[in-house]
Amino acid sequence: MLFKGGGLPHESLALQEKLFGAGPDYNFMTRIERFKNSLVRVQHFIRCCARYNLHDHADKKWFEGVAFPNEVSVLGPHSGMFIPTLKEQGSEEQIQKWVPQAEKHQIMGTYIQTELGHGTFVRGLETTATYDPKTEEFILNSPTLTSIKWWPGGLGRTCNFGIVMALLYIDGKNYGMHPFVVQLRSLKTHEPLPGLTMGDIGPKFGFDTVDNGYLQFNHFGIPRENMLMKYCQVLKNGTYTKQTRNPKFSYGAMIFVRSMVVYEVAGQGLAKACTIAIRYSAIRRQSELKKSRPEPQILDYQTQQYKLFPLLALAYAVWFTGVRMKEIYFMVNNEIKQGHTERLPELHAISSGLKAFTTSMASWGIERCRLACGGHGYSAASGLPKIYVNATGGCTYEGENTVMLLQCARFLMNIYGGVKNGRRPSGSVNYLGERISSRCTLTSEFTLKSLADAFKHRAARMIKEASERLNRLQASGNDPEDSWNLNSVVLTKAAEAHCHYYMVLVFESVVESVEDNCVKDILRQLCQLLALCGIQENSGDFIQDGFLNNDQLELVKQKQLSLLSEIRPNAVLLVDAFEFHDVQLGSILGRFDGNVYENLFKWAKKTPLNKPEDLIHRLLR
Ligand SMILES: CC/C=C\C/C=C\C/C=C\C/C=C\C/C=C\C/C=C\C=C\C(=O)SCCNC(=O)CCNC(=O)[C@H](O)C(C)(C)COP(=O)(O)OP(=O)(O)OC[C@H]1O[C@@H](n2cnc3c(N)ncnc32)[C@H](O)[C@@H]1OP(=O)(O)O
Ligand SMILES: Cc1cc2nc3c(=O)[nH]c(=O)nc-3n(C[C@H](O)[C@H](O)[C@H](O)COP(=O)(O)OP(=O)(O)OC[C@H]3O[C@@H](n4cnc5c(N)ncnc54)[C@H](O)[C@@H]3O)c2cc1C
Repeated sequence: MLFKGGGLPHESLALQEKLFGAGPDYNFMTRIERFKNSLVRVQHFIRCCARYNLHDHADKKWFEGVAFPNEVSVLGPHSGMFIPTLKEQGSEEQIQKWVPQAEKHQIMGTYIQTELGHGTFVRGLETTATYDPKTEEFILNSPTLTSIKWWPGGLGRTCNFGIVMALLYIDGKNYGMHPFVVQLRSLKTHEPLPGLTMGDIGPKFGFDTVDNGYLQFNHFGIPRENMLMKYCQVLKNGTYTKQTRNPKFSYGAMIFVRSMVVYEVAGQGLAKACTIAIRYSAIRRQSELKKSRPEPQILDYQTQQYKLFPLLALAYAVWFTGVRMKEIYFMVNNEIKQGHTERLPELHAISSGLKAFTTSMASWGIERCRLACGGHGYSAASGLPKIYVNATGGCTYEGENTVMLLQCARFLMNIYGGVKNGRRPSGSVNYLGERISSRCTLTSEFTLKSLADAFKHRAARMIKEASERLNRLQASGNDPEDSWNLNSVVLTKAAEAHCHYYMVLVFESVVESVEDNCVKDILRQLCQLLALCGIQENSGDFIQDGFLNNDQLELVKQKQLSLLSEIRPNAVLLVDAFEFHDVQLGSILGRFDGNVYENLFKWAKKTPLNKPEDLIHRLLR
């Protein structure tokens, strides 16, 4: 109940749908079969939404978790980017026109921004939308090879609509990036409309169930009314008007998905991997601890605990941080809707930073879980490869992680500069205005407050140093841009330290809010382990300025090891508490009933390579 909240009824409804749990094994399908199978489930999901009256985004998400386990479907970009962008950036008329059709899936859309030559550098995108007042149309064009749109999910074969980000030109003047609603395919024949060259970009590392696509515009006209006009308008005669607004509003869809990815991708992905690896480690017996005694569960080896329990603690931390990130997103977005945009920079910074920090940590953690499962972890039957390839995409999409950390660092530098000039910071950066103790107060009690304070000190110091180094680089004659680049490794580390502190702080606040003493104690242990591992892994950051001394570091190491034994009796319960159904895990190693070996054998017998096949037989005969 700590995790699921109101989600359970929808999950059990979804689990009753035979089409979701059963069917061919994903691992035995070709890419085309995976894609087709996903489309069948998409259609069934849409029928279920109508049948069960699922309208609320959160309700649908619970349902999707069962319908599309550990994968993204073409509904992802549709419901996660196309509809939110229409709602956030469309005028009332535009919302009325397109949102109901999109919500009923009468039209299917995607978010078309990235190009062959540019993804990160949005201002460098080349697609043009030139207004022609005679026809009252925008003419979309791909002037170069590098301007071909590349990557949008669902563009290859599925979507008949998209929001295209393009440079607006009126009368030869460039007005910058704007969003346009574009019909891509005929609603009758599903063929691409004349003037568009489109298709799938080919096999990828993961995302087999999504047709990421390409799109080239050849002077393709769309009505004037198709530019999303909540914040800027182009009148019939070509006059451009805009409300006083932050030009970064048109990046809103990215902020939304980044904010969601922390929980949906990093939190869920790592929690599933930990569930699999910890359950399996309780089933797997190997070697001897003591002569002539039964082989122990591998979870009893301290080294196995040292691999997995810090990841378990991290999974809890990322999960809680993801929930907090969602809350912050909706809170600040509501403020923005009321015209209060003051917290947009902070929202951008924290969502960019946490998206990068948590997806990188989760991606690394999922791979460690796989390694901890030995040989069977390498089998697709473990479910871990699928979880990994889909989760690790989160390090790249919605802003490449290094670039996102640098965006977060940019905000931190602005805030720190402001503090130097007497401004008081607030929200997630209020600590930059505090006087921070220069000596660590950690004692063998390891209170959560003292641990969080250690991370606070580290973040504040690293931000200060990054800022001072930037100033020194400039003072020694480098221009601001070169100074930034020459300082960028230090800047990303400062951003990571900020996000790390934020995550520890969120975990601490969750522990403090728990009323049940038993649950509180167990969560406190996990929170301590998370923080202690963070200190040990980054010990240089904590001792560099004499904040932490050698004795304290030794205490950290001792406590970390004793926590492993303390957590051991509850480890399986702690992953069971995530309440993933077997269908959602897609793993033989992580089965709830623990019946691993029998099912591995059954599964191997079903693999297509064991079926009679003429060519293989002839080649081997
Ligand atoms: C898909 C959804 C699925 C389910 C539905 C439900 C919910 C979602 C749930 C979960 C998601 C789950 C799965 C996802 C599944 C699949 C993925 C699907 C889709 C993927 C889509 C994409 O990848 S879309 C393309 C994404 N592209 C990017 O992210 C590009 C990254 N680049 C940029 O954002 C920018 O170019 C930049 C920020 C790097 C630089 O911008 P630039 O204009 O050059 O700005 P600067 O000059 O650097 O800075 C100027 C100032 O503006 C500030 N700034 C920058 N960006 C923003 C912003 N977004 N908001 C506010 N402010 C911003 C910047 O900090 C500077 O401020 P100063 O004050 O310092 O001047
Ligand atoms: C699975 C998946 C789904 C996607 N879905 C969509 C979609 O639906 N719609 C869409 O429009 N796009 C989509 N994309 C594209 C995605 O948003 C971009 O790939 C992403 O934003 C990264 O941009 P890039 O590919 O240009 O990377 P690049 O910017 O080329 O990154 C390459 C390297 O350059 C470095 N780098 C780049 N700029 C800087 C800088 N300023 N400072 C320091 N280092 C830098 C990066 O850190 C990285 O190491 C998807 C991508 C993937 C993988």
